[in-house]
Amino acid sequence: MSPISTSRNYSIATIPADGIGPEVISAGVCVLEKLSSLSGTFSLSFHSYDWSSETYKKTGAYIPHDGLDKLKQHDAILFGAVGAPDVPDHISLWGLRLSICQPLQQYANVRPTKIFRGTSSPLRNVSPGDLDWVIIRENSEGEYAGQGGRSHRGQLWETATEVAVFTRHAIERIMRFAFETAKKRGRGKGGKGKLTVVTKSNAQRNGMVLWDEVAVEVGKEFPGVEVDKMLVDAMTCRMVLDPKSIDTIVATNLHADILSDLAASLAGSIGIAPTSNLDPTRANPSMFEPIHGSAFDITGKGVANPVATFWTAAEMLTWLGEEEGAARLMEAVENVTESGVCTRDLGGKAGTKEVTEAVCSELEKLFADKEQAWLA
Ligand SMILES: NC(=O)C1=CN([C@@H]2O[C@H](COP(=O)(O)OP(=O)(O)OC[C@H]3O[C@@H](n4cnc5c(N)ncnc54)[C@H](O)[C@@H]3O)[C@@H](O)[C@H]2O)C=CC1
Ligand SMILES: CC(=O)C(=O)O
Ligand SMILES: [K+]
Ligand SMILES: [Mn+2]
Repeated sequence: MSPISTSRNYSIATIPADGIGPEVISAGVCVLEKLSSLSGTFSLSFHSYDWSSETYKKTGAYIPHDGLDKLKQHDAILFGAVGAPDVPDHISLWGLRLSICQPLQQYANVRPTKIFRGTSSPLRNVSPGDLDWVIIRENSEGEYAGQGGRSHRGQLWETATEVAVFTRHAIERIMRFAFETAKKRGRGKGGKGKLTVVTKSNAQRNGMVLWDEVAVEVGKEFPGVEVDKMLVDAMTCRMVLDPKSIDTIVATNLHADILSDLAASLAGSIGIAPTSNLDPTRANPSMFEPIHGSAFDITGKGVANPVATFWTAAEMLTWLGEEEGAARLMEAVENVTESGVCTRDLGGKAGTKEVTEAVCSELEKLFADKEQAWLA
């Protein structure tokens, strides 16, 4: 059966940026193009923006003055990673990633993790299915609010502050999003969802106490969702020692940034986990990126794991309403990991290119099987 006419087209901005970003984004675009052409039910137009640390070094800016307006014209943004050895990390991160997330109010950062078929967790006696979490990271304030300063430079009394900002408005909206996510996943007692609220409300006695209070208030709108509360230090122990007891987690910008890298590694590698930076109001396009950074140590070697970007691409499709395509892509990726074609971070020998080609052939197989089923 040849593909029928395409009815849905999505405009995707790609920002590969730095380090392994361009390698994994080109792999991601490759599988997305394969998937859309095989499906024949939707299509994607990609527009690439060359905003990177190289651009910054040449022009003094990561994003041109009209850059955000351009981004707003797309349905979604696919982002690689930003950070270069010769630019301070705080300049690059604030110059590009945070300069998009903050003004576009992508306040919900969603980070699922699971163990793929054919791969293993570094934890003892933990198999696929035993670790299947989603971390909801507050993505607009907390320790990344941009408040603080530095004075008396070079003096013995030099002082610097990084002020963690927590507002009722932002806590409420992320809590509501987290409860909704937990409810939709439907784990926990009676299939009504399970949410762990993570804070540090013993030492951090203002903002984190407000979090706990707002969690209780918002929780009343979600009767039946099982809620528990953990301090972030103890949460790291639970993630390692009792992964089965966890489903959805909500935490601050900083805490969830750290917990989610740990989560990815407990599932096998930082090279597999995705991130969605969502504006749940859909007033602005959302941005999708692998969880990892620009990985200077492996840049240009052809060994970067593209799986995090493939899962990211699937999350983007789901957000756009293409759930079926997203499910196909994930099935193809897992069939490939199961067949043992993996990059070295997962214990395999394949390069970025081989994994990408394997996923493309697997997609072809899946669609051919579907056609057979239709004809039968
Ligand atoms: N959202 C973003 O754009 C992010 C940017 N960064 C930036 O990236 C730069 C490097 O940061 P790091 O702390 O080293 O974190 P990183 O995530 O870039 O690398 C940590 C380790 O994981 C490995 N790794 C990462 N992705 C991999 C993949 N796909 N396949 C195989 N191995 C992979 C790296 O080789 C490295 O050993 C810094 O400039 C940092 O600010 C870091 C995290 C997120
Ligand atoms: C910057 C960073 O580490 C993150 O967004 O995950
Ligand atoms: K990234
Ligand atoms: Mn991070």
